[in-house]
Amino acid sequence: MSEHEVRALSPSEFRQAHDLFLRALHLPPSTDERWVQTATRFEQGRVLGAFARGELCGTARSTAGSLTVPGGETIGAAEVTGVAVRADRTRRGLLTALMRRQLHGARELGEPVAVLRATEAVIYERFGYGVATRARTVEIDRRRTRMRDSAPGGGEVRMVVPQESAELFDRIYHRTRTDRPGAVTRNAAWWRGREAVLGDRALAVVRTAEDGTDDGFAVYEPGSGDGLGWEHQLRVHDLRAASPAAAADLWRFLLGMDLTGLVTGYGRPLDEPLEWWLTDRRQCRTRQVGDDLWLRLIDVGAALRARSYPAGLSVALEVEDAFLPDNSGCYRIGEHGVERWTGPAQLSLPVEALAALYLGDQAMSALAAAGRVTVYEPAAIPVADRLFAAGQVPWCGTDF
Ligand SMILES: CC(=O)SCCNC(=O)CCNC(=O)[C@H](O)C(C)(C)COP(=O)(O)OP(=O)(O)OC[C@H]1O[C@@H](n2cnc3c(N)ncnc32)[C@H](O)[C@@H]1OP(=O)(O)O
Repeated sequence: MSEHEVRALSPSEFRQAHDLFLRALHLPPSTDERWVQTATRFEQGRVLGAFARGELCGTARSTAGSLTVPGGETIGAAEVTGVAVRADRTRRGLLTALMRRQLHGARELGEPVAVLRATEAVIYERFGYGVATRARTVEIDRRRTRMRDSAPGGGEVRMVVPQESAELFDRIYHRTRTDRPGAVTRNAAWWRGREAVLGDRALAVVRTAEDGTDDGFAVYEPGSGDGLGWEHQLRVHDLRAASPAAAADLWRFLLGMDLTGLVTGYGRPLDEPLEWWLTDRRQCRTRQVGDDLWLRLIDVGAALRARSYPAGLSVALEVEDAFLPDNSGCYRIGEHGVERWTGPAQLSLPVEALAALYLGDQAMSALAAAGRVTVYEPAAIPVADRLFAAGQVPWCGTDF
């Protein structure tokens, strides 16, 4: 370990770090044109490099973001991305050194949490991250079903040019992001980056409510069909709506598209009522339910204080945090606040399991059944179930 040095990179080193990341994902280095777009997402002081014998061998970066928590508040979040170690230098502790430096840096900046999207599920738990939201991939055979007449709707859907609509999408996104826990920041650099990834293959629509407010959008891409005719598949990359009626109108548009067979929606919220909207619910197939957002509580006390809790309940919870040991200890959590607690703990769990509870994705009883909780007082489990319940299914649905 002593031969590793981790430091913040200077802007002249950002492209090398990005190419190292692309290489680790088995992708070619960025072109000059692509780099111009990508560079805007590199924030000075937040791009780290790990050096071995003076050579850049690993990198991790973050952007100053935010996370919507139960109760609708948004809190500061380090949005972590670009994590990679050169293939000839893996399993020597470089990532561990980068993660340590990154989490301490975020704590110094007063960010109570860090979030990321993981390439592999085996990497981040050891650093205290847990799966805080999940999402599903759905596939609908539109030739065999349609939206029921009883599904909500009533708005207008119009096509827009995606490359010219980032500001409009952004306004709509901000209107929707406090509706449920788990949403993160999409800043101007994020929207530009998304345009760059999709290029001119992307198409988009905006939905306007009866009162004239734009309250939903979808970005989609026609893919190739089976090669035998004109029929194509439709990939829905992003669909955000401020109400069920807005979401239903957007899906009605997508499922009504001529010359289309399968319509696939990626990273959709688990409670989106597609099956209820369709005349044949079996034509909506869940292809995958997977982890969506990984969350790390960096300052456990501050993070717990930031979300809301239902009235009349409290639990004494012991948290174990081997990577950031200051967090370890007992917390009494209830509607009146969160305090360090010197009395006995009722339940004990590792910080990565607390991340799964924090936005309401998992219940304490489920984690206890999974063996992730030490139970000193069984009666505290149903209380904790109600205390952490968020009222809505959390969802992120944003790649960063
Ligand atoms: C948010 C994002 O950017 S997600 C992108 C993540 N990056 C990638 O997937 C790119 C390809 N992979 C890589 O670049 C590297 O393998 C990394 C960054 C995932 C890991 O870097 P390393 O320097 O090898 O990690 P490090 O040596 O610190 O490993 C720490 C521990 O995690 C384990 N570990 C790390 N990565 C993996 C993995 N992919 N699979 C299994 N175990 C792993 C190590 O075995 C080690 O375990 P130990 O402490 O019991 O010995």
